Amino acid sequence: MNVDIGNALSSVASPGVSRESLERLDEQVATAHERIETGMANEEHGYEALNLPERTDPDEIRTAVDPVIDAEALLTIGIGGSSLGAATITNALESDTETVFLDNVDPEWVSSHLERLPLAETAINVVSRSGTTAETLANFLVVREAFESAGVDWTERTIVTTGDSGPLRDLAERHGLPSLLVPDGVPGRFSALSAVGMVAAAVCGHDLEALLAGAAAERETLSGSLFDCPAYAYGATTYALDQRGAGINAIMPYAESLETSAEWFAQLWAESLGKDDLGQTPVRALGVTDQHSQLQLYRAGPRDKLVTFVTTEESADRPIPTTDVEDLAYLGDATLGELRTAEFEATEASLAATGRPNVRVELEHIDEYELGGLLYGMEAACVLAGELYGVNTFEQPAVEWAKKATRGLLGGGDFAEAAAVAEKTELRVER
Ligand SMILES: O=P(O)(O)OC[C@H]1O[C@](O)(CO)[C@@H](O)[C@@H]1O
Repeated sequence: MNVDIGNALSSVASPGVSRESLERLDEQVATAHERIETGMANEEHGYEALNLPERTDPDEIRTAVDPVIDAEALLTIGIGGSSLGAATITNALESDTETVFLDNVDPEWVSSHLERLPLAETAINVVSRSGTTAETLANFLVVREAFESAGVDWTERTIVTTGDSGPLRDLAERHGLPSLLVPDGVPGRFSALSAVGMVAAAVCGHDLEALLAGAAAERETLSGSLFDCPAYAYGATTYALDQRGAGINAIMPYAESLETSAEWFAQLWAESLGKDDLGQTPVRALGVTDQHSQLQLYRAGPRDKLVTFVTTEESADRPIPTTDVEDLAYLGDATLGELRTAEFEATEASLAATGRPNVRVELEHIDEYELGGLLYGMEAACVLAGELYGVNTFEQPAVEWAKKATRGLLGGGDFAEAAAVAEKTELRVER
């Protein structure tokens, strides 16, 4: 990926940053880079994620999915980091395999998929690092039962990716299911380039080697200066803008197929950096659609935002037919792609004209190689930003608390935590 921070630079308007202040910040980037390299070399928790391009074995993943490689549909059951990386990849790329991601526990929505899908031709991809997440396990139990009711042997159609112990691992062993390991030291939101994100990609027939090669190329750019490294340029600039008041980061890909990448990014940024009263709030937007819903605020609202555009060169385009309506003549001879590009450039310029910082993340096209680079680059940017904020990027205690309390409220976990939640929500909890 390439990163253009030009429109974030401004010595006058806040929250812009000046080149001089970024040059000063570069000393901290060099120190942070050393810390990151040490963490990677020592395979420390979290930093290990940046070693995935060398660690992930595509053959192992392909072997595990082989029994279901002809599936017409793939039902991935997981949530957060156990779903969004896979969804980012498979929603961005074309495949003959239909993909459905069951993350939410919405009974109507889950039922509608189970009633519609050809279960005998559907594969199940269950993913949970901890193997204990209530939403994932509950959805899996519901799916399993639906397969049984339809007379389909779910054990023949299920692949499990989880840690080396826990309820999901036990279940996989009990039923002899093909299973893969979530690598040690890799938090869920940083695991897209492991089996967590790549099982779905493999079932859909995507090029796993190219995904890893794109990530490896991005890894090669990591260096001690933000001016030489696109990922660090992004991480350092967003951090510097936050220090100058841009507490909100609206990420806006300009391609329908990249919409999920904004969801993935939002978890990465929020769960990694949102701690110790610090962090930057990610907001998901989609170009050009959200020009007509959010741009007014971005251009004229509070000066507390930065906009991250994610752009890509056109691959397939479509001409706009000419018409004899005079007012529409300007569209004649243009293509939908050209219109989109013009809209993006106009939006970028309109923000810049009012001193609203924006950063452009550029992909050459949408393919496995570029996606691997985007996922790795944003992860590295996030790790760098975490070092600059001085937070523990790789933990998520606030979410874990709620997870345990949910279990407690259902009678399956820590009562004290459940009781504390109950007090706030006026729910009754009984031992
Ligand atoms: O992979 P697991 O353990 O099911 O967790 C799913 C998600 O839940 C969280 O732990 C908290 O929401 C995320 O960090 C993680 O991506």
